[in-house]
Amino acid sequence: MSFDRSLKIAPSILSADFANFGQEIQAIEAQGADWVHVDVMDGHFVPNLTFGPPAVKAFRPHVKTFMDVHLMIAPVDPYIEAYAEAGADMITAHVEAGPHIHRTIQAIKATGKMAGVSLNPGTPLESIEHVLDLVDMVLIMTVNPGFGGQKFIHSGVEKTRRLRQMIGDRPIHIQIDGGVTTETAPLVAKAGADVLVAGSAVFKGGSVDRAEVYGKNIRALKSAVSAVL
Ligand SMILES: O=C(CO)[C@@H](O)[C@H](O)COP(=O)(O)O
Repeated sequence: MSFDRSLKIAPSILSADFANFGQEIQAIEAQGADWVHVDVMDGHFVPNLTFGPPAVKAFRPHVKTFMDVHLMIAPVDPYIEAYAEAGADMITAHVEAGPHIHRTIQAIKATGKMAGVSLNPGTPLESIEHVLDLVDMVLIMTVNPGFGGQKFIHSGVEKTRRLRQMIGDRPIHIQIDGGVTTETAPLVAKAGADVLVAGSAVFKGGSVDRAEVYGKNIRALKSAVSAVL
């Protein structure tokens, strides 16, 4: 399969209706979501708790596109197989989550899944220089991880630009996560990102006619980006 460099919107289901995940996933996919982003938090690496492998397994049958599982947990290695078996298409681990990111990426690859590496806002790009050839995606956090609805940290734009240069022609996705809105999405897309995670910006305003509102929100993000590319 050829590498897809086009813009992809990956709604974070952390902002979805927790009583209706199946319907929420079906709604965002029907309304133009390209990937489904699942935020896994452990109450240790980040100050919040979310989805264990059984929850991810329950999401799986509803996801028809691509399920991208972002592990904000430490230690991470003991849980990789469980999230792979639960049905993740890509597993992303944080470079800050342990001393052996190279081993962690090898462990993800050994499951047959795609591998991503993530950096918190305060972590320099140099920390992933020597694993770039092993990964399918780099996730640049533009908020401190743990919660949806936070304000975008603007240093992520220059970081994205520099990462795009570091990557060159290699088939590696650049994903941005945190505070993505119609104002910030064009900045990171122009800097070289191709996968934008959006929680609040997709799920906001969806109490009545939820699916329609999600569709409007996804289209607004896509058109904000296409206006600058
Ligand atoms: O990983 C995280 C937070 O740690 C994100 O995926 C957020 O869930 C994105 O939410 P918004 O900033 O788009 O509301």
